[in-house]
Amino acid sequence: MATVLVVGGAGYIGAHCCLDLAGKGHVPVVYDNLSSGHETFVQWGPLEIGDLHDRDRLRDVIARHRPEAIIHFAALSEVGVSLLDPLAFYDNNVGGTISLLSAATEAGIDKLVFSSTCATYGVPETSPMAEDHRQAPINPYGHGKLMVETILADLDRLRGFRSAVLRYFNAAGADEDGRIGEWHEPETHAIPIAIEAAMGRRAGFTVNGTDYDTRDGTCVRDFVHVMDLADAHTRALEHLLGGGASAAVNLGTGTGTSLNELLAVVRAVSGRDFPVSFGPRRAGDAPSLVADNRKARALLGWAPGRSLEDIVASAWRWHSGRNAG
Ligand SMILES: NC(=O)c1ccc[n+]([C@@H]2O[C@H](COP(=O)([O-])OP(=O)(O)OC[C@H]3O[C@@H](n4cnc5c(N)ncnc54)[C@H](O)[C@@H]3O)[C@@H](O)[C@H]2O)c1
Ligand SMILES: O=c1ccn([C@@H]2O[C@H](COP(=O)(O)OP(=O)(O)O[C@H]3O[C@H](CO)[C@H](O)[C@H](O)[C@H]3O)[C@@H](O)[C@H]2O)c(=O)[nH]1
Repeated sequence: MATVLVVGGAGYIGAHCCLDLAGKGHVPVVYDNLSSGHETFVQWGPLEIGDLHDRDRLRDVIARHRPEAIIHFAALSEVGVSLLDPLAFYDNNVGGTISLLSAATEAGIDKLVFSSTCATYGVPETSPMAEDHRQAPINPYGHGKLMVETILADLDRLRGFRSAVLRYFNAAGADEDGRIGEWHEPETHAIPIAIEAAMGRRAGFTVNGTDYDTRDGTCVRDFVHVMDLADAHTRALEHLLGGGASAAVNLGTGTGTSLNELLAVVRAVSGRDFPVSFGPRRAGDAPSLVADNRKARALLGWAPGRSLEDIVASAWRWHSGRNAG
């Protein structure tokens, strides 16, 4: 049982991870500036409000809670925005992470689980992609995440600082009990937008691009349930706590879903139809991102247990609850 500093733990994936950690006996201490996170999502341990760049505040929080390890989710995460304001992304995601790593190493913490992304691969040369796929990001968001991966590799080599780099594919879905879910403002992600369209809260869904070299011309993504992702984080933490070596692993299901296929599942699960229009490509989008997840299965004993239908059903439940509230 460990006390863990969960940086960015008031956000979507971080909060689901706290739920999983607490269920397995760990104590998640959330550190978050609430820039995109929600105070109401912090339900499984204390909340310390603070920014990645505030090294004094980080030192103080670490000294008081004495975490054994850190799980680091805090970042700006919209690919499209990273093309409009790259400096803000590098400042928060790279500069902020350097600040966090400095405070951690000063305090003697030498274990970290990091939220990386399939966006570090860029356009796939093979599909599915394994961890040794060439990393050539096509947007500043992916470049910044790869820079942090490089820093972590150097820290391992030069300082014995161990890390688990988790390259998520598309996180989706929600806590099955409906307590927390995907809540970004503004929302840009495909599944919550499709659900809001099915609920009649949006005029409809616009598919970004129909001329990709994929089976139906729309982008293909590997949607992985956020509670399966959360389980993988706890496993990665326990791997490091148990003396395991640094590793980078993909977290995805291994199954690609095109946007047209996704919309069909949303219609089937919700029992509702909604208007769909077809627009131009969104800048920075890779055509197809599908994980080869064999390494996560072998190293962490992880297996994503939930289907796309489970993802959509849990997301539907969360969005219905928000409506009721
Ligand atoms: N959502 C996905 O599909 C996906 C895919 C791949 C990788 N990721 C990565 O996973 C992580 C979590 O993503 P999410 O969807 O939960 O995003 P989110 O925006 O919901 O959560 C990010 C959290 O970090 C906090 N934060 C941001 N900057 C901070 C700072 N400077 N100081 C303190 N706190 C700060 C925010 O307030 C928020 O609570 C991110 O690093 C993201 O890049 C997400
Ligand atoms: O209204 C919409 C919303 C999205 N899409 C499309 O749906 C696909 C998935 O888009 P999301 O925004 O849901 O997810 P991304 O694949 O862009 O982003 C996810 O994967 C990225 C890596 O590429 C980052 O890691 C990011 O943090 C994470 O949310 C993309 O082709 C996007 O253009 C639409 O067609 N219409």
